[in-house]
Amino acid sequence: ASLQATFYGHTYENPFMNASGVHCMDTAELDGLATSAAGSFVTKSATAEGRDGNPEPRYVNIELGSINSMGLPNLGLSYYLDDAIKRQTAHPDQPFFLSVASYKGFDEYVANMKAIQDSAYTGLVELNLSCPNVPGKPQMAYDFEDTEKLLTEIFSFYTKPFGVKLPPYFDFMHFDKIAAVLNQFDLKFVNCINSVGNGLYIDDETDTVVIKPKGGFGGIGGEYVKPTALANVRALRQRLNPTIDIIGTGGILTGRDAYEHLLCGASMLQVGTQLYKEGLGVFDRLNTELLAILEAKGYNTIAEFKGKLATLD
Ligand SMILES: O=C(O)c1[nH]c(=O)[nH]c(=O)c1Cl
Repeated sequence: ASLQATFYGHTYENPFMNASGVHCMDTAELDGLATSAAGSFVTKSATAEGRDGNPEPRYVNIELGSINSMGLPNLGLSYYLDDAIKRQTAHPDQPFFLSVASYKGFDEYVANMKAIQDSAYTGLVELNLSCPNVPGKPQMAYDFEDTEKLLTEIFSFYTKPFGVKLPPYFDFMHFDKIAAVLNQFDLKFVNCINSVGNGLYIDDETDTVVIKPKGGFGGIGGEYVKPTALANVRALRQRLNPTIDIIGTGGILTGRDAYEHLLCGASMLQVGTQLYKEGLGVFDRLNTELLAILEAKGYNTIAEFKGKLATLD
């Protein structure tokens, strides 16, 4: 059996990648991903200017996952663009994803995409509409009108391939509304989900929160979020034009979790919390475990079961 994954015209050795934010802050970490068993990788979400981010502690691993309120620390868009251009020149056969966000909101999103459009970078961009951790800044993707306005503005000048990173939604009306917005545009993919925003974890010895920013509120990742992640992958797959691929992110600890995301319709798979906890070896283990599942079920390729979740009707 083969774990080959086709995504926007390229065949990756396997569907696994890091989730933006984990192991992707600088060139050294990206080189680590590029030489790991991951099929591809994505950079830390960039803002126009470099940012220190929120005060520490701001990321904590907990038994069933992680909580973070990093606050968009990054080296600035020009750093990642320079790295990306060098990388696409040195390894044209190994496409990757450049993640871009915004600290200041709508106008910075537009300016950042203009900078990428005007640059020599020709690869995929993951437009992060779902950072939950910038105090005072609402998540773009929870404002359906603003999201539509932003994508309309971007598509008026942007000609390179990109997709969007979405937060989790928890209501069928919201699945319908975000899909209705996204289906209007020539997006190459949608990545579901970002962390489940503004959770709270309490240390059982000190009766204290565990992260400093926002009084301890932070995005939740890991085992906690798999049911929500699977639901969002499935709901968006059912609603989006087939030309828009899905990246599944959230709660992937084992080959079985990866298999379930593929059953729901994901094409690529991102790993955040478990990569943080386990290191780059997580990709070797996930490939081995997922391959064993295909063999056990008699599948030769992912295409044979991708999106084929059964229901009880
Ligand atoms: O606090 C962060 O940097 C952060 N943390 C997240 O969990 N998701 C994001 O998209 C971002 Cl941008």
